[in-house]
Amino acid sequence: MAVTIKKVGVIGSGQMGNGIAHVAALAGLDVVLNDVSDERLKSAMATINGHLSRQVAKKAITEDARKQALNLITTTGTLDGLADCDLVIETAVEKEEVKRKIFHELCAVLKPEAIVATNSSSISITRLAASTDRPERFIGIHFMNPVPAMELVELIRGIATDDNTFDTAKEFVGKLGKQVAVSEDFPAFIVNRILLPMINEAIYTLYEGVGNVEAIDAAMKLGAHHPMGPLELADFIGLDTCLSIMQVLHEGLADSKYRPCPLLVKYVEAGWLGRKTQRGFYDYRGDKPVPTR
Ligand SMILES: CC(=O)CC(=O)SCCNC(=O)CCNC(=O)[C@H](O)C(C)(C)COP(=O)(O)OP(=O)(O)OC[C@H]1O[C@@H](n2cnc3c(N)ncnc32)[C@H](O)[C@@H]1OP(=O)(O)O
Ligand SMILES: NC(=O)C1=CN([C@@H]2O[C@H](COP(=O)(O)OP(=O)(O)OC[C@H]3O[C@@H](n4cnc5c(N)ncnc54)[C@H](OP(=O)(O)O)[C@@H]3O)[C@@H](O)[C@H]2O)C=CC1
Repeated sequence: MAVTIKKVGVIGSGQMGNGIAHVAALAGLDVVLNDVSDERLKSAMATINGHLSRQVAKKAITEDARKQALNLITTTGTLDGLADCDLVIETAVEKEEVKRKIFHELCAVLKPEAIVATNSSSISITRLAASTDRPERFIGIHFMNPVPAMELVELIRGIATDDNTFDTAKEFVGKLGKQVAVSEDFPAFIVNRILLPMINEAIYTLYEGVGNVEAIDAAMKLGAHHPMGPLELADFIGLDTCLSIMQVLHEGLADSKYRPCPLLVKYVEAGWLGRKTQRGFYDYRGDKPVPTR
């Protein structure tokens, strides 16, 4: 039987954490947003307010709804601040060791009946669940970016996830106005199993000189009606996240067709992670994005 979620914790206030806090608060839930630095949390609240204000300007929500949503979000620099949440969704970086450490520390303070979820893009839910004290109350709730605009959320059960946890997560996603797609616990689940090899192939297309950044993105936008070109989308997702997902696919499925493109590795090594660092396949430091190749 599903349990009604009233208070949600969100760990990590990057683009996904902000988006999840935004939609959960708009749905009337209490939200506690956690990150490692106060600076991060301040800038997250400003970003969420900016996105809510944009929705007001577009008449998608009312000014009252914006204010109410902001009032429902509090921030905390420590995991203790999440102790009484009914559901905690982890949205820190796509690094297994970081996530495992967070779960270990979180479970020590979190009430025993609470559900723990990860927004991981690719990592085994069963393996992450095994690093908690509650594998039966652990689940993958995978939102898409940008969260306020995308309709889909993937739900992924680990081997031990119980029906109660699954039903509660499903009801929670429904309350946010999103649709569920259920995926088995395979590397990168459904969306990224299909999307990321396409992005990786676009980077190989650039690496091999088949086309430049502009040509590749224009080709897929105008020739296949994708809303963003694959390189623009890679910058939007974050090149570190794209590389981590390709590494999980490559290692998890042991097939050379998932080999991350060396050019993707090089961009990440340079710290050119896309929009979040102002540089990736495009340079975002000027008035409009300029291709870097
Ligand atoms: C990596 C993973 O693990 C999984 C993933 O998420 S893969 C990535 C999946 N996402 C995609 O493929 C996104 C592809 N791009 C798109 O669909 C579109 O370009 C887009 C929705 C991002 C923007 O569309 P658009 O028509 O150019 O923009 P616009 O009309 O301004 O915005 C549409 C809505 O998106 C919202 N939006 C746009 N960018 C946003 C952002 N960065 N953050 C929050 N909301 C945003 C707008 O507020 C608007 O919301 P309302 O409908 O409530 O008004
Ligand atoms: N980007 C995307 O399109 C999507 C990403 N995801 C997944 O969501 C997760 C987050 O991605 P995204 O939001 O893009 O990443 P970002 O890099 O934008 O944000 C990650 C945030 O987590 C913070 N963080 C790092 N370590 C900790 C910690 N120990 N405790 C609390 N916060 C921490 C980071 O702080 P700092 O920067 O200071 O280290 C940063 O603010 C990843 O697992 C990713 O795979 C899922 C769907 C789509």
